[in-house]
Formats: sequence, C-alpha cells, structure tokens
Amino acid sequence: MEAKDGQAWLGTNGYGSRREEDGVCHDDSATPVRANTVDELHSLQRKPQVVEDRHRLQLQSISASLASMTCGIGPKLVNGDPARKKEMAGKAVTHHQHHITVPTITVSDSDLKFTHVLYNLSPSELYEHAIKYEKGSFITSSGALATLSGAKTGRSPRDKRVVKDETTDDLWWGKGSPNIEMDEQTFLINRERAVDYLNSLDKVFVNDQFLNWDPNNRIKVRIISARAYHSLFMHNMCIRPTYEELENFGEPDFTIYNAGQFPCNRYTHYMTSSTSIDLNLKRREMVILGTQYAGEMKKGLFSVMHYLMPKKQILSLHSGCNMGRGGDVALFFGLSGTGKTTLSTDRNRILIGDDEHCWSDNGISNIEGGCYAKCIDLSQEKEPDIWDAIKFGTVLENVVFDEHSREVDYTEKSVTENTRAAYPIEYIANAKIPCVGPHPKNVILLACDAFGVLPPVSKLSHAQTMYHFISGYTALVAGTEDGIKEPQATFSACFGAAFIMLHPTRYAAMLADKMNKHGATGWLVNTGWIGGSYGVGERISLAYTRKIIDAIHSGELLATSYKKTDVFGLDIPTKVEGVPSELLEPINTWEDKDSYKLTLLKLADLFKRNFKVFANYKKGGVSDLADEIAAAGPNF
Ligand SMILES: Nc1ncnc2c1ncn2[C@@H]1O[C@H](COP(=O)(O)OP(=O)(O)OP(=O)(O)O)[C@@H](O)[C@H]1O
Ligand SMILES: O=C([O-])CC(=O)C(=O)O
Ligand SMILES: [Ca+2]
Ligand SMILES: [Mn+2]
Repeated sequence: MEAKDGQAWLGTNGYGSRREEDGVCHDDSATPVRANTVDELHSLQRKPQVVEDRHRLQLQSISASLASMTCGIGPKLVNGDPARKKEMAGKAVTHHQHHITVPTITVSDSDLKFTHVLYNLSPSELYEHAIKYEKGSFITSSGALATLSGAKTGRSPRDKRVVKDETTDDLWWGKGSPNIEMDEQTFLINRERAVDYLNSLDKVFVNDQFLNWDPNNRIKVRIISARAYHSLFMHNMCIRPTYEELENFGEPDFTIYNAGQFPCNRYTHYMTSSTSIDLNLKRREMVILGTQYAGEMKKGLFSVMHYLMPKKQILSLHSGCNMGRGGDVALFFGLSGTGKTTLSTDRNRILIGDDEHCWSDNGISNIEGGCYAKCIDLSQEKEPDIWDAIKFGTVLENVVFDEHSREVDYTEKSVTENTRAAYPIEYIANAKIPCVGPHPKNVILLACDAFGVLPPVSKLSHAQTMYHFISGYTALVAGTEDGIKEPQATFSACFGAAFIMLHPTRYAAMLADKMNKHGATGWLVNTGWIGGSYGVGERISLAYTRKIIDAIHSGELLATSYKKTDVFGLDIPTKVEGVPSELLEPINTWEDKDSYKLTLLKLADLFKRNFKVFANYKKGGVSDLADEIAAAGPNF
C-alpha cells in the first residue's frame, strides 16, 4: 500500500477489507495510519499552531505582569511546555503540539531558567496537569476533579489587608470594617515575594477572563497562579472569554498574584500570621500568600466589584438570583451557608447566578460565570441540579471518596465541613445565558437562625428590610471561615461584611432606593432551626423552605392573612401551601416556652447592640431614614 501525501493510509478498496487466506480470517478493517512510532501517531492528533503577532503581545503583557518591581523590565518570553524540553530553544517557535486557542508560553527572569506560562488552558489540559503534578487530585466517579486546598479549607478574613492611600478615603475603615489597613511599601514587599515565588517555578497558569455579564460594566481580570486547581477554579467561576474576546483582550483591569503555597514573612510589618491576602485598589492588584483556598480569589474579586460598581451608581450584592418563566426576578441575600446557592438553583425557575450580582438602572447582572455550591450532605434527591452539575470540568474541593470506585461520600467531614463544588453556570440545565434579568420583584433575606426563634418566613416593611439588610444576621455555618467549628450567631452588614469596601449604609441607601423605585417586596426567611436552638431543635427541612419560597414567587404570600410577632414585630403568614401551619410561629414548635421567650429576648438584645453603631451613622445618605430604620428592629 502507498501513502498518499498527508493522508492516512486506506485499505485497498478504500474502506479496509476482509481477506481470507489459508482459511484464516484476517481482520484488517481497521484503517492503517502513516506513522512508524507512537510519538508520530500522537503528533497526528493535534492541529498545527500558528504564532501570531497578537499572541506575542499577550506574552509581552503577561511578562509585564510578572515583572519584578525592582528589576524594571519583565522576564523573557519563549513558547514551550515544561514537559517538552526540546522546545526550550530560547526563542518563539511555531510548534505543532498545540491548538491555537491554548498557546503555551515560557517566561523567565533569567536566561538560564525558564518559567513556562500556561495561558487559558482548557479543562482537559488542566485536569492532566492537576492529576500529574498536584498531590490529592483525582477524577471522581462522576468525572469531577477532586482536589485538596491544603491547610486552609476556608477563607481567612483576619488576614485580609487593604492598602490605605489617597484614593481610599471613602472606604469603610475601623471598627467592624473588613478592611484592615496596610501601606503601599508593605504591599510591594508582599507583591515582590509573590512574583519571585511564581517566577521561581517551572510553570505558572494565567487566566484572562471577565467579570459582570452587563457588557457596559464588564471588567477584565488576569489571574496568575501556580496550580492547575486554581486555574480551573477561576475558569469555572469567572466569565469565560470567546476566542475573539481573548484575541482582543489587551491589558487586564485587575490582576491577582496567587502565590498561595508560599507563606508571607511574619517579620513583615502588618503581618500577624503566615497568610496574607492583600488588595491594592490603586494598582488594581491582589496578592495571595499562605493560603491555597480558592475562594480567596473569588471573594477578593468580589471586594473589588464592591468598590468599583458603587462608583457608577451600581449596587453590588452578595446574593443569588433567579427568574420565573414570566420574568419575575428574585434576589436571595444571605451569609455563607444560608441557602443562596441551594434556593436560587430551582427546577421551576431560571438561574441567573448563585452568589454575586450587580443591580444597575438596567436590571440585574451576574458578576460571575459559575457557581460555588456547598457539598456537605449533598444528595441527588434533595438537590438534583447541583448533583448533576458535578461532572467533568467541575472542581470538587476537599471531599472524601472511595479509593477504588472514586464515589464521593458527601457526608464526610474529615477534611472539612466546607466541601465545595465549583462549576460553570451552564452546567445548571435552566441557567439564563447571558446571566442578566429585569429589576427584582422579591428581595428575600435568608438567615440561618441557630437560636431557632425567627419565624420560617415573614413579610418585611421597607424599613424592616433595611434594618435586617444592615444587620445581616445569621448563624455562621461551620468551616467557611477559618477557625469556626460549630454554628454561632453572627452579624455581617449587608450579608457580606467580609467583602464590602464602603460603609454598609452606602449599600443600604442604594438598595432602599432601588427597591422603592421598582416596587420590590422584602421577605425574611429563616432556613435555620425550629423546635429549639442548635443542639435541641433541628434545621427546617429544605422541602418546607422550598414551599415557602414557591409561595413568595407565586404571589400566594401577598394575598394571605398575617399576624404580628412580639419583640421583632414581624408579619408572619398564618398559612403557606404545603407547610404545617403550626410551624409558621416558632413558639409552637418549642417544648419549653420559657426557654423560647428567654432565647427570643437574648437574640433581640444581640440585634440591638449590633445595630447601635449604625443607628447613629449619618454620613451614608440614609440619614433621613435612619430613625425609621432603627425603629424597625426589635422592641422590648
Ligand atoms: N431549609 C434549608 N434551606 C436552605 N438550605 C438548607 C436547608 N436545610 C439544609 N440546607 C443546606 O444548607 C446549605 C446551604 O448552602 P448554600 O451553598 O446554599 O449557601 P450559600 O448561601 O450559597 O453560601 P456561600 O455564600 O458560602 O456560597 C446547603 O448545604 C443545603 O443543603
Ligand atoms: O467565599 C467563600 O469561601 C464561599 C462563599 O461564597 C462565602 O463565604 O460567601
Ligand atoms: Ca453559594
Ligand atoms: Mn458567597
């Protein structure tokens, strides 16, 4: 048989044939190919890569990002891959191993050592890197990439620092604020430490992606990291650029240097541990040292949006969001673990996003391109859509699985209670792409009340909505923030004090204004305990909470009759379709009524004391509302 230029060999009849010789049947129906070795055969799998000017510009841009502050110019670039030494020829070469959409670039500070830059790799490539090089990375039975985040399995809010300079006067500083100051010089020391670390590696991953589905307010982000896990996580969580968008990406608006495997130097000023997450708004950069928990990148960028968006009169929100078939949009506010992801992911509705949104004059837009679901006790029966999203491409953090079958045991907490799945939003079957929607009709405040005294649902007046939004009460569920081992009552302004950059009243004023203007109704939903506090009672079933949420969406709860509670003065419905009526009033489910009353007063007192600092705050623009809002809290 003859080879025909560049064509695979075909059988004599062009299709392969069956011949009978010596009474033996030879099956040569398989089409032979022109290759003498496995390597040659392998090379036929790939399409040739063309190195274009634009790719050269991208390399230059990445080189500038990775430049040491003290050395001036950025590291030298060559194409290559650490596993393919022969390509380290010291110059840009056209090579056939890679498809054009996944250029592999090499960067170095010295001519002697090269650091390979792996630019916007695909999930398949990132899987291969993770499995080959990162201990604890495995493919689970459903196809997800199981990985370990190391010693930190939750965020470290006490290690967050924000550079204080002339541009950050309007930030929220001081008591209660998440913004712990650092100076520019110290930031540069940590930045240099991260850049030196990254440049010392054989390879780094670079993601160029977008945040915010609102095309007028989109920002370009670059994430430089050392692990395929981090790159795949951000691939899933940020908005993925199309080929054309990537070609025209240009310079990023914000850059993350994730050197999480490497600690900060505790002798450095402002450092109180070996972990540091440093935000510099003027330089538009973030440095991560001493934690590999990927949520730091996600929430670090969220903080940036909480700074940039309000400057444009756009409200940034720690909320989930979904939409009914009729176009009615609901927001789900709540702290970590209260149910934003679980309840916004709803078979009967269209998912706009599970965690971070913007509310502009044009409506709602998701900031992210993916979802980040808690996995503890996940079941196919209770959360079928999240279950189905855990497949090839999904990052599964810190889960425990069977060594042989690779079946995940979602009840296992031995690594952490904060097990997580990060998947692209289109893995949810009824996601809305692009992730935007009209102005919300319902604003649902979720609280996971470990005291068990808040009603499962109440309708809020305007002032009550503001009061509870500013209070941001919940019982923090174990594990999401480092060091918290069991549920405890907590207040977090705007249901996200760890991420907001301005004073809470600034966001509250914007929310009040938007809800007024667009006629949205506020609700308080307790997804926490009934029948007693944590330890005595139990968490309300997800099935009941879903019924309550259904009744809010359908309008059923607007039409029903209400009863006012003591102390908190909440309006509770007397009937909700599918939920036992006695459950709607907490005192009914408590055996020990005296204990209920004491607990109610205890919680009310905690609310009161927490709100004091806000009640007197006049700077934020809600001053005329302040008295009314303060009065909307508990009275006793
Ligand atoms: N009645 C309930 N309502 C909502 N969630 C419940 C309920 N009972 C149990 N859960 C569980 O509580 C958890 C809610 O977590 P979810 O991922 O929705 O939190 P989140 O608000 O999105 O937090 P984060 O901001 O950290 O992502 C899930 O594990 C869910 O299964
Ligand atoms: O940031 C995280 O680790 C998870 C999350 O969504 C939150 O805490 O709100
Ligand atoms: Ca979530
Ligand atoms: Mn969140």
